[in-house]
Amino acid sequence: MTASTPTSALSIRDLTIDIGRPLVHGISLELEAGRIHGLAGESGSGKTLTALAVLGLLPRQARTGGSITLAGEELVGMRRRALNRIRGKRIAMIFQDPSASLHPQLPIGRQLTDHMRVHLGLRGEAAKARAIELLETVQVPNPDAALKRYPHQFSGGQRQRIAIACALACDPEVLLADEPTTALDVTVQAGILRLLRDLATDRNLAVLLVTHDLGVMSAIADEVAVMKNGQIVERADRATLFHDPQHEYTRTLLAALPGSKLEIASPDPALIDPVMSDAALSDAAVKKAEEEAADE
Ligand SMILES: Nc1ncnc2c1ncn2[C@@H]1O[C@H](COP(=O)(O)OP(=O)(O)OP(=O)(O)O)[C@@H](O)[C@H]1O
Repeated sequence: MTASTPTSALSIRDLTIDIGRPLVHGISLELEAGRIHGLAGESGSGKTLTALAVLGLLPRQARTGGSITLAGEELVGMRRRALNRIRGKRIAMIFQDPSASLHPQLPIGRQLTDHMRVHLGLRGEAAKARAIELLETVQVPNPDAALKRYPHQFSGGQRQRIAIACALACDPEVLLADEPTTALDVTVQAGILRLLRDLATDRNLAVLLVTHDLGVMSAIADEVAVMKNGQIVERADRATLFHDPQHEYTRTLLAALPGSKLEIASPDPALIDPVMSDAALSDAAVKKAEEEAADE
């Protein structure tokens, strides 16, 4: 067994998951602070199960083997109460559908401050000030007013930004992002990817980005592991994986992408046009786009 790298925030070693049958077969990943680690592979390859295992959120009948350590502390087999103190505080997760992390009937402000009260003991004006600061960080316009609004009053891209704000509420070391842009249209995707990139760098956050979309990986992942049938078949830094894939399965995934491999492999996130990000869209523009979409 190899020793963890000195900067390793989260270390997954020989992880196995069995839910009635073996589904993940001994995978290992090292997540480092400030870096985005992509976990790619087609549907059913075991990406989501891996992320859920980190949070101890697998179904009750699941059997998990191997080791997952957070700054050296073992999470596999940890008691539920101890895990609850880590979940949402030191390790947070966002999902494809931001509604999965947002309560539809509670204003945004309440959802943000609830996290802080439970995990940080922060209340009142201090919690509100931090909630506003978080909404500013994720670039939700008019944060003060946004605190009083409900999830359905925001566009899909803004809802995902709010879900990210909730995830950041307790300043986690690790962020698990499971298909965070899959449900969003391309221009909105770009803004969310840029935000994740900035958060990883600015907050020294270790990000596990789970997606089947290698186009998304090529925009922001520092390194990529490719999963197939519960195993990692290839891992490499972004440029190497996209320019010189070694495994046949990776080549097949790349060949399935629209456009040429080299175009997609551009390593410069600045190529994402900031003007097209959802943060740059005014409230009115978002509303108009939503009305048009509703009319379709
Ligand atoms: N609760 C469960 N019980 C039994 N099998 C499950 C359960 N959850 C997932 N699986 C199976 O585990 C395998 C891996 O699922 P997983 O959700 O991790 O795939 P994935 O790579 O994330 O794909 P997707 O993007 O479609 O979610 C699949 O074959 C799936 O059917």
